[in-house]
Amino acid sequence: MAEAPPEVTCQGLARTYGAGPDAVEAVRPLTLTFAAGQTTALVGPSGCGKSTLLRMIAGLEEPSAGSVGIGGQPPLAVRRRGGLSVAFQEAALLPWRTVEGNVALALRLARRPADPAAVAGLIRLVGLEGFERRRPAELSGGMRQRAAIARCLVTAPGLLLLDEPFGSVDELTRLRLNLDLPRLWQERGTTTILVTHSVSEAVLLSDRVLVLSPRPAAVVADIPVRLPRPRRAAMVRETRFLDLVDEIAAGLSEGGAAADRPLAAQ
Ligand SMILES: Nc1ncnc2c1ncn2[C@@H]1O[C@H](COP(=O)(O)OP(=O)(O)OP(=O)(O)O)[C@@H](O)[C@H]1O
Repeated sequence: MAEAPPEVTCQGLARTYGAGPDAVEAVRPLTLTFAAGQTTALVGPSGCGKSTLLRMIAGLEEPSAGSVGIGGQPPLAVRRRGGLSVAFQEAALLPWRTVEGNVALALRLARRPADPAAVAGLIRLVGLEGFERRRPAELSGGMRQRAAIARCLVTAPGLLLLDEPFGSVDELTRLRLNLDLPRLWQERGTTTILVTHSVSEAVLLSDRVLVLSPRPAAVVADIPVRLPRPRRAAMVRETRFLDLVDEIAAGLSEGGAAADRPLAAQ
């Protein structure tokens, strides 16, 4: 059964790696709310702290300060009951399990009943029909990423966290996933937070785009995307789409100078 989408709150959330003169401030205290059922894209320069922020929301990284609330609950508790799913750049599939086995395992780990129809449906949706019984080593990087996305979605989590999930997927498949997957989130009303380096992908997928500054991550622009859904491939050529892309790109370039240095050097 699908979980109700939660509101996600970050209260004074910060993360510094290391200590003393070599300390690296990845995220400076951030207070943010992600509305229930909305898709928010995080864009920002490489190394600015996007993954760190996402990992703290997922409960995979301890904040140095502040807290995360997912429907008012701590991330770890939500993750343990399968209420949130995470897909990262490197698709961490179990190498000894088939595609089908990897997707089905997510249900077992969340203590949900087996659901072969849901597993088969998601494998079809991500375009891996015919590869159900293949193991990860027999798949391309992009296929592994798609299998990981199917695994994420099978528990119908209330919160979906995606870190460059389409990084190794070819352009055509990426566009198809960009159009098809949001329909699924939309039907279920999933709260989704995703990190992407592609500004047009951010616009195509999201209801809101947060532009982050160079490290330490701070929000420099908060841009609502009021394009109708479902989004269509032809939209990427429309003026209103291109205007949003320009606005985000301007936010990125106005974000300030790169700061990939230890704290002591700033
Ligand atoms: N485990 C760690 N130990 C020390 N420093 C870290 C660690 N993880 C990340 N950092 C540093 O924190 C900063 C932010 O990293 P993060 O991976 O969050 O950036 P990002 O915006 O996701 O980057 P990219 O877009 O390149 O994936 C970087 O300077 C990185 O070197």
